[in-house]
Amino acid sequence: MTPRTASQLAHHVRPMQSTSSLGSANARHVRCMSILNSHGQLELKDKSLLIQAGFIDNTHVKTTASGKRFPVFDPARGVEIASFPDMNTEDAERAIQAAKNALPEWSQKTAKERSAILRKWYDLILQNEDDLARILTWENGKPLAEALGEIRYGASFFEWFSEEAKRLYGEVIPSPSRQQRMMAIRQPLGVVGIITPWNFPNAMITRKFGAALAVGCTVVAKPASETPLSALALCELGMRAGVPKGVIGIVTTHTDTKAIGKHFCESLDISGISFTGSTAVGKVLLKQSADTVKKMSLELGGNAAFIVFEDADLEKAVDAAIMAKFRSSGQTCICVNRFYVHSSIKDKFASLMGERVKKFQVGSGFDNSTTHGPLINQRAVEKVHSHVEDALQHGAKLVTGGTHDKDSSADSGIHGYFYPPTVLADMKTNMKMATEETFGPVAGIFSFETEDEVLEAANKTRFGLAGYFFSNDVSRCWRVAEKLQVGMVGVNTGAISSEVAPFGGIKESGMGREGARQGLDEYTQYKYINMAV
Ligand SMILES: NC(=O)c1ccc[n+]([C@@H]2O[C@H](COP(=O)([O-])OP(=O)(O)OC[C@H]3O[C@@H](n4cnc5c(N)ncnc54)[C@H](O)[C@@H]3O)[C@@H](O)[C@H]2O)c1
Ligand SMILES: O=CCCC(=O)O
Repeated sequence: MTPRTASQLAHHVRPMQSTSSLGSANARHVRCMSILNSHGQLELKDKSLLIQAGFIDNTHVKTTASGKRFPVFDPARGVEIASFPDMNTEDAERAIQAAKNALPEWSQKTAKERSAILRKWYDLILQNEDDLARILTWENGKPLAEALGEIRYGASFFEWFSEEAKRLYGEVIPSPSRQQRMMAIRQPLGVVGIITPWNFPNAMITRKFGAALAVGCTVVAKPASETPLSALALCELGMRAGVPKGVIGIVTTHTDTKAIGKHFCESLDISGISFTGSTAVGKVLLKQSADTVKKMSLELGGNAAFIVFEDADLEKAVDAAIMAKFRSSGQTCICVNRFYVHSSIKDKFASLMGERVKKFQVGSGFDNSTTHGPLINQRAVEKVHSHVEDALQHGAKLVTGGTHDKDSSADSGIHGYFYPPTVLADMKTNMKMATEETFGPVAGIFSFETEDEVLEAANKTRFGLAGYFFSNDVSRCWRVAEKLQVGMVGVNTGAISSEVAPFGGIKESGMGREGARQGLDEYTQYKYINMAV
C-alpha cells in the first residue's frame, strides 16, 4: 500500500529518496514518527488548536455552499494531513460583512483596551508555542526549532503593536492664522483584506493583524492554501484572548483564490489590501484595486545580493551567508539570491561555504538532527532544479549538491519535496539566477573586481527588498549601504528581521513597511481638522 493519508503514514514509513544526503534523512524520518499518533494526527498538548475550518464571526465554518474541500499536504512526505472548506466569493462576502459589522465597536475601543487584548493574545501564543510550532512544521516543513523561532518572531508583533497601539499620536500644527487652530488625527482605515504566503504561515499573519488591530481596523484574511492550519490555530487563541466576534475572519480557499482576491480588491466595504507574496500577484492586486482606490501594502519578492569585499572578515561572512541563504531552505523573501565575492577571495569563500553546506542534514522538520527541511511542493523543487541546470549549462561550477533524483521518490511511493542544498561557483550574468528569484537552497557565487562594478551589478534588478555586504572599511560601509537600491541592508550581518524595524522593499519588491512604528501607517489615515476660534 502506498501511504497517501496521514493515518496510513503513521503505520507505514518507507525510504523517500536515494541521493546520499537524503538517504540519511530516511532513517531519521522513522524516529520522528512518534510525533504522530496511531491515527496519523499530530500529538499536541492542546488538540483544540488543530482546526480544519474557516473562521467567521468567531465561529468555525466547516462547510461551504458548494460542500467542496481542499487538501493540505505535509511537504516532508507529500501526504495529505488535513482538508479545509474550499470557500468561494459568497463565503468571503460573509466574512467581509462580519468584519464590517464589528468595525464600529472595535474602532471605538480605547487604544488601551485593544492593547490589552493583543498583549493577552501574545501571552497565549507563548504559552502554546510548542503546539503552534508543531502545527507549523507539519504544514510548512521547516525544522521544529526554526518553526519555534517563527512562532516567537510572530508573537513579537503582537507584543510590539500592543505597545504601539497606545502611541498613535496625531499632530497639532502651528497655525499661520490667529483665528484658526489646526491638527491632524489618525484614524483606522476600516476593514482590511489580507492575503499571506505559505513560507511564514504564522508571522506574516501576525505582522499584519498586530498593526491593523492595534489601530482599530478589522480584518479578513486569506492564508495560503498550503498552510491554513497555523492561521486557524492563531485565531483560536485570539478568541481566547478576547478578540470580539467579526474582528478577525479567515477565508480558506484553493479553487477560488483568484476570484476571492479580486472580490477583496473590488469590494466597497474593504478599505485597504495588505498582501505578502510574489511580485506577479502583487501587481494583479494593485491593478484590480485601482477602481476603488484602495490603500495598498505590498510585501513582494526579492533578489537579494550579498557582497563580500576583499577587506571582509571571511569566516564571519560565511557564517552570515549560510544564515541569510539557507534559512527555511532558501524560501524567505530576504534570502540571498546572488553572492558577489571579490575575485581575490572567491575560491576560499566557495570552498568554506561548500564545506559547511555538506554538513547540513536534510529531512523531516520533526527530527531533531534535521537542519534543513523540504521545499513547499514539487513545483518549487522543479523550479529550483531548473535554475541549477541552467547555471550548469551556462558554465557554473558545482561545489556541492545539485543532484535531483526525480525517479527515486516515485519508486518509494513517498514524495517528500526535498532538494539538496547546493553551492555553485563561477556564476555569470546570463544565468537565470542573476535575475530571477530562485526561492530555494541554492547559493550562486559571482565574482567582482571593484566597488563601482559590484554596486552596478547588485542594483541591476527590478527587485529591491534586502541587500547584505561584508566589509571592515567604515567609509565603504556608509557608501555601499546608501547606494544599494533596497529597502533593507545588512552590514556585516545576515540577520535583519525584527519587529522593531521597518520591513519592506522598493522598486518591484513592494510598497509600505511592516513592523516598527511605521507599520501602523499602513492601517491608518490622517484627518486634518481646522477649528476656528
Ligand atoms: N516581501 C515580503 O515580506 C515577502 C514575505 C514572504 C514571501 N514573499 C514573496 O512571496 C513569494 C512566495 O510566496 P508564494 O509563492 O506563496 O506567492 P504567491 O504570490 O503565489 O502567493 C501568495 C498568496 O497570494 C495568494 N494568491 C495567489 N494568486 C492570487 C491571486 N491572483 N489573487 C489573490 N491571491 C492570490 C496565494 O494563495 C497566497 O495566499 C516569493 O516571491 C517571496 O519573495 C515576500
Ligand atoms: O519571507 C519573508 C519574511 C521574512 C522575515 O520576516 O524575516
